[in-house]
Amino acid sequence: MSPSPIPTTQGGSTLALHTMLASMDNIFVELDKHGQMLFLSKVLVGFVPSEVIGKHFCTWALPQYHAEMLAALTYTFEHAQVSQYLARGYGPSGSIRWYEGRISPVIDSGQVISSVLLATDVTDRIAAEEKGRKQAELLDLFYSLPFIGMAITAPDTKRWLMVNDRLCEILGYSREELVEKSWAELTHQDYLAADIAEFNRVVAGLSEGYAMDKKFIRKDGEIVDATIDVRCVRNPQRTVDFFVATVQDISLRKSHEKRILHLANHDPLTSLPNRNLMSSQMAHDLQLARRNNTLAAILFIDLDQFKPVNDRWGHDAGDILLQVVAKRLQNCLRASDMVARMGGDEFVVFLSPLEHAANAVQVAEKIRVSITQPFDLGSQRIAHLSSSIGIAMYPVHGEDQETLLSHADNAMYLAKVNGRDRVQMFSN
Ligand SMILES: Nc1nc2c(ncn2[C@@H]2O[C@H](COP(=O)(O)OP(=O)(O)OP(=O)(O)O)[C@@H](O)[C@H]2O)c(=O)[nH]1
Repeated sequence: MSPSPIPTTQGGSTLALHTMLASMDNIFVELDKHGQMLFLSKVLVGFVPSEVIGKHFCTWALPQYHAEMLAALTYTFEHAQVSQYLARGYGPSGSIRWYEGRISPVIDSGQVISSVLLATDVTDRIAAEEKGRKQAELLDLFYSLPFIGMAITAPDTKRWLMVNDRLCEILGYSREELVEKSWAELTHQDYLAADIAEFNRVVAGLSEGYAMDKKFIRKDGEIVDATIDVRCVRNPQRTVDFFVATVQDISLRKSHEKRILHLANHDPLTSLPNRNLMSSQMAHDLQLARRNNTLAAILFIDLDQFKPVNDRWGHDAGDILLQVVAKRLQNCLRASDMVARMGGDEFVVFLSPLEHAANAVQVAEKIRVSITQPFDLGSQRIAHLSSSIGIAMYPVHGEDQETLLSHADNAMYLAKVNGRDRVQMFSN
């Protein structure tokens, strides 16, 4: 079958038009209403024209697309309108390619007499779209990870450009609210300078990212402990296009750490600092006293006749009494002083700084008197106790804590020997 003429514009020639069509990347095909090819703008690789003309236009498409292609053709003939389809078919050298077909009606005297199919090889476009879709899906998947907050932020404004649900949950904001804010706005004051310094190093090209523990302020005003890992995405000019950050809520870990630290440094019964904490605090305060040339005092306190409380009412009653003693001791002190439970019914008070040695005796007396007040242990159990208190002064009785503690202990022992319920200053 010979190619049928395509209507030409005025002044053009059919030959020129055919040459023009053949020179284009797209393939133009004239089809009759059954889908038979009447004209082809260029010969498909591997075929001679006589093999192609007169064949059905679905011949080069995979069978699963035939119905859609025929429906498009029928539509164009029945409605005299353009139709489109997308199908996979055989391309040059037998490879399978994607083709987008656009079928336009050829109208003469109001009748659709044939149609022109413009077939465009869209394989590369579809592959690019598919790649983009897969990347978007992966990004979505990545963003929906339930455990890690994620964000993309801007290098100039520090604004959150993209945030995932988990980050919204960590910070207590909706996605819409969060993208209106910058990470700097939500960073706790104490961590802002360090975070911005690291951020500026990346912007200046001195590093590619950083990780740090910091605190954010949630929408409800609560502080949230977080660990962040920030990486940058640079453009070919090496300036930063974006920052990518992961944010993990470590509040639970921090509170466990705090609890463990508290347990390591405090007496579980009274919650007072234990020997460990007292020792490090005392080392620090003695250093200060040395530098500032001030006085300090250690009071060693041991309850008198505590054992009979346990013996009479049981260990639990003794525990209650020790807790009350802890409260009374705290009430006798200033904020800068410290009291620790050394074990059993022994407590140590560290007073620093002190103006006069007499102040240490005054505090010790106050403590002694407070312990002589009756202890209401519940269930009509009222205990009456006293205490023996030894005092050692820094620097006259010793310059290091071991010596001072030992001297205060000796003075306390002397108070016991001398009849209990008394304050005894260490003396050489
Ligand atoms: N309830 C209770 N008792 C404790 C605890 N730790 C130690 N004790 C008891 O406290 C008592 C301390 O002994 P002592 O200091 O010799 O007893 P005391 O009767 O005060 O003797 P003096 O100091 O000589 O007056 C012992 O009976 C211990 O079993 C505790 O955590 N809870």
